[in-house]
Amino acid sequence: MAHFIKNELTALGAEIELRDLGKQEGTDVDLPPIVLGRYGSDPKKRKILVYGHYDVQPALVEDGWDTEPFKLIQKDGKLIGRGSTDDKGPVMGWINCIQAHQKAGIEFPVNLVICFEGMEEYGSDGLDDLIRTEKDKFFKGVDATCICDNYWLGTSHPVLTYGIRGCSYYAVTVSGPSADLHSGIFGGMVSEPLIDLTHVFSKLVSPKGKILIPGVMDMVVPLTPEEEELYDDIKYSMDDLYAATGSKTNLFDTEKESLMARWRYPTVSFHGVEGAFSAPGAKTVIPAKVSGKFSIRTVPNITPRKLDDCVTEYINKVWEELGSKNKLEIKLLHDGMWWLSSPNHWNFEAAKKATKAVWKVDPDMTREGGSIPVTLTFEEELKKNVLLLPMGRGDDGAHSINEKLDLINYINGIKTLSAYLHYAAVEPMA
Ligand SMILES: C[C@H](N)C(=O)N[C@@H](Cc1c[nH]cn1)C(=O)O
Ligand SMILES: [Zn+2]
Ligand SMILES: [Zn+2]
Repeated sequence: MAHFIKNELTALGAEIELRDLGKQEGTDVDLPPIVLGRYGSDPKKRKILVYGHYDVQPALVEDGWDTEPFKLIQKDGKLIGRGSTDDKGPVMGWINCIQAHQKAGIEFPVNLVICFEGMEEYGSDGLDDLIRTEKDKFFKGVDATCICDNYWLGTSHPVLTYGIRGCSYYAVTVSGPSADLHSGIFGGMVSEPLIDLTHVFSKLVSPKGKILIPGVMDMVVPLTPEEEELYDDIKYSMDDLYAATGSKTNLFDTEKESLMARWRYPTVSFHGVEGAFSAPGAKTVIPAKVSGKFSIRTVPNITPRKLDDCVTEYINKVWEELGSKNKLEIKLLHDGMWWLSSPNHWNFEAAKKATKAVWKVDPDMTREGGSIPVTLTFEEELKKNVLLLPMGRGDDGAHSINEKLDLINYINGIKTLSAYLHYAAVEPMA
């Protein structure tokens, strides 16, 4: 993907370099390179930094896809395939902006600074360091940043986003016997790692979503009446949630509570268990070692290190109380910070005008429940405003099966990104 993007952009006249990041920590695996680029160097024009990622979540046909996930298809007005909305589609969108200007013979309105990474879905390994090293070199003089890597809330109304949650991802490993055992022979005679792990997991969060880890909720900033009011005007209905999840499995009955749970409160999610029997059939095995993966989406003012302390201390206490002779290990796999800004900035004004020009409606101002670890780093290091300008819809199935991007969102998305650059070129900075 990095080489593909480099070739596409180079053919359009951009100056591109692939920045090597070395090995992934603790492994012998090469990190995917960061694509850094520049398109235009007119000192009279503003410098706009655009960020996206070319890595994607894993996908297998066996997960339930109707088509081969890594072969993009176009059907019924949708582009279907892994990465269509998250985030290969939007990355292509930026490239298409340049192409469209060239084909139409329209001068490009800004100097574009490009940063496309390949580790976003694993906590943006290596990118924070690169931004810190390059803030006064490659990123020098950037006037504002635009990230196209999240989604509308629903399916019909465009949004601009001024906040995201962070994500701390943990693995809890329980190990005991030196190899998997026959459950008929040894069941009842030994402590089973998967039973212990299930016990620990059951103590982290209630089925209604209440976080049971002491100290986590204490770090959450209290809701003010002013903030609560902001939820009243958001165009989102429970039907949007039912449609996007294909179910009525909602934890809350109102839009406001549901959005607050997604935007301003932390959540614990369980992702899977490595080492457990998961194939079809009925294998009578006692797995010898299991790793349960869970993550906590974080919000203001949760700090990752304090969260790690709360998680570790609590799980160790639960483990001690259990009195198992198995071994337990807790590991943080990766983390990324939450980000909360204000949409009162010329960068957002430019995006509002662009959205109105293309979609003929004013965008809603939203926060995002997902995470883009590098957002805060760009804002803090470059000291310039960051805007999240999404292309896809809330029902695109990002991270799920049959991920799609509606063709109209792709085409109008390219127009919106282009129009944004034109407005960003001239919007008063005051
Ligand atoms: C919102 C963005 N497109 C996204 O999907 N981000 C991922 C990033 C992440 C963080 N930890 C692991 N992956 C997400 O929110 O899950
Ligand atoms: Zn993603
Ligand atoms: Zn993404």
